[in-house]
Amino acid sequence: MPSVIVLDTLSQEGLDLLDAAPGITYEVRTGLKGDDLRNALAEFDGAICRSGVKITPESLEGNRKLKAIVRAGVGTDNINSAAATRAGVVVMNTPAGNTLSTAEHAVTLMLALSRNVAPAYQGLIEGRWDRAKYMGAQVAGKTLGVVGLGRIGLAVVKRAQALEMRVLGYDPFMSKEKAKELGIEWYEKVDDMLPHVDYLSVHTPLTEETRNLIDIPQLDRLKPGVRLINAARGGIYNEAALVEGLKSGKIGGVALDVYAEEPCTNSPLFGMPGVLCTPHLGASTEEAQTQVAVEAVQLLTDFLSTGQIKNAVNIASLDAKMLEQLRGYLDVAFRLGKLAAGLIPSGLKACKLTYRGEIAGRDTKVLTAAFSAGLLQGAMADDVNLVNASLLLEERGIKLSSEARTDMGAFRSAMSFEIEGADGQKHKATGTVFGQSMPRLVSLDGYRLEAYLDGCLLVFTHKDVPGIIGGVGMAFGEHSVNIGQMAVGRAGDVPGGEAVGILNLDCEPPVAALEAVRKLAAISSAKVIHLPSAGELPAWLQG
Ligand SMILES: NC(=O)C1=CN([C@@H]2O[C@H](COP(=O)(O)OP(=O)(O)OC[C@H]3O[C@@H](n4cnc5c(N)ncnc54)[C@H](O)[C@@H]3O)[C@@H](O)[C@H]2O)C=CC1
Ligand SMILES: O=C(O)C(=O)COP(=O)(O)O
Repeated sequence: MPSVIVLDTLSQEGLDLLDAAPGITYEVRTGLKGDDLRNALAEFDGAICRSGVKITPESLEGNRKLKAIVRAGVGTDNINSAAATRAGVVVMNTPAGNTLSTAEHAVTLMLALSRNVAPAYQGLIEGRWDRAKYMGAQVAGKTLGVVGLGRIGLAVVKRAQALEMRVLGYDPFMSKEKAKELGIEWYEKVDDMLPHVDYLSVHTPLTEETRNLIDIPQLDRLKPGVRLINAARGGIYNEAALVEGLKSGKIGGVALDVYAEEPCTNSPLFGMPGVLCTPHLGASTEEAQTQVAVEAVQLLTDFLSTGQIKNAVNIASLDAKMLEQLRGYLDVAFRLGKLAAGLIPSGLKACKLTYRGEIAGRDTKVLTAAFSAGLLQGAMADDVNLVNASLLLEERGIKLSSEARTDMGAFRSAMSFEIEGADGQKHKATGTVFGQSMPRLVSLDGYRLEAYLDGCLLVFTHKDVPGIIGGVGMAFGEHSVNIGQMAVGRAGDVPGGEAVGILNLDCEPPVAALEAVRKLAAISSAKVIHLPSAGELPAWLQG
């Protein structure tokens, strides 16, 4: 029965949904870190968190059980995504649930900062009636610069326009035309926008490009008295530069909801005149929390029960419909990967995949990941799945390329591999699905055949002369190895040439039986390759 750990405070509606999820158990354990966190994560199949817990590479060390982490919110920067990918753990988020609440918080900070709401109330608490001291600024008619025109940025733009502000914007992924359509004056460079704004609000993730977006050098470019707001991520404004700018009078006000280090209870900014701070409250409304919690639980329970992947940040999405459509081919891709690994068990150098026909028009990336998982599974101590297969392959220096051709070959859909070993050995094979879920090998090393892609295979090359099948059958019969299925393929229609044969054996053949087969005069090679049995799906494809 899949189990879930809830690592940060989650709204009751989310917990109720977990309670009601059939076949899923859960525990709430908040405030975990270090060894406690690592040990806890190793006990569960799925985890849900907010921004509180920090999931580091150490938190995932040795974890063989966890399959997914869902962030009930937007930013996944508290989860080490590279480590999660390495461990084969899907990381998903709920991108839209807290958009409006966070935008409202940014606007709240802008207005409250402009009208000195916090210090004026503090004055009242302390018995002062400071009307003259707290002269404010009206926002109508002022210019707001927005950096990051995504979900929250655009919601802020809309609200600022309703407040009759002029809005300038910068986002490398927003076109000038689209910005114009939205009533935003578009800037190609953020630095060019800075001298024109009375207010600046940032709504980007923290990246190498956005870190220290406002630092000491930028202070000179800012309009004197500018008010800066950050309800996105700490570090976008350099906190020391903010202190500097406030002290010099260059900056008129700073409102922060987020900090370079969180939790942050001690900052030189706290208590400075013109500063308004909240403890990461952007998404803290009943509405936002209900929505992100419900969405997070749905994402995780769908994933754990059907394999559906949505809003993942470290793997392509795989929705229920696509999963259903691709399940047969994901299975073939995985089996072909295992076949390839059996044909060249060590020293694989390069691999080329070709998708042909209808399947070429679908998400072939996920099929490539399934093939890679098959290729590596068994060779690796780590569990290999769709999330980490491509990375593990790359780490091993195996070159993988793929091509998709929508023109149909002999089959409506087919997938082929060509592999090359370090010793120059080459193999190629094509697989397809008969019906909905019958994986078949339809060519091997240029020989056409029709073989079952399951169970224990004996792959042998031989001269296409009479008596081969009888000889192999005798050798196995003497060792009580039953042959379940058999397929032979030859290059052309003329007998006497080279041919390939595939037997599906009902059990592992003893060494002596294999030796007997290899001794047959017309047989040039014979090897055993293990594939999953008929109908057996890898864990990540079950549902
Ligand atoms: N304070 C809080 O409680 C909350 C904070 N956030 C934070 O707000 C931020 C924005 O969230 P969303 O709008 O939902 O994300 P989003 O992905 O919809 O938008 C981000 C935008 O930033 C843009 N961008 C990326 N790099 C940029 C750069 N170098 N310069 C300018 N723009 C750049 C992207 O093109 C995108 O349009 C995230 O960092 C998120 O973690 C989100 C929710 C709550
Ligand atoms: O969604 C985000 O990115 C947030 O920053 C909200 O964080 P929280 O869920 O309130 O810890």
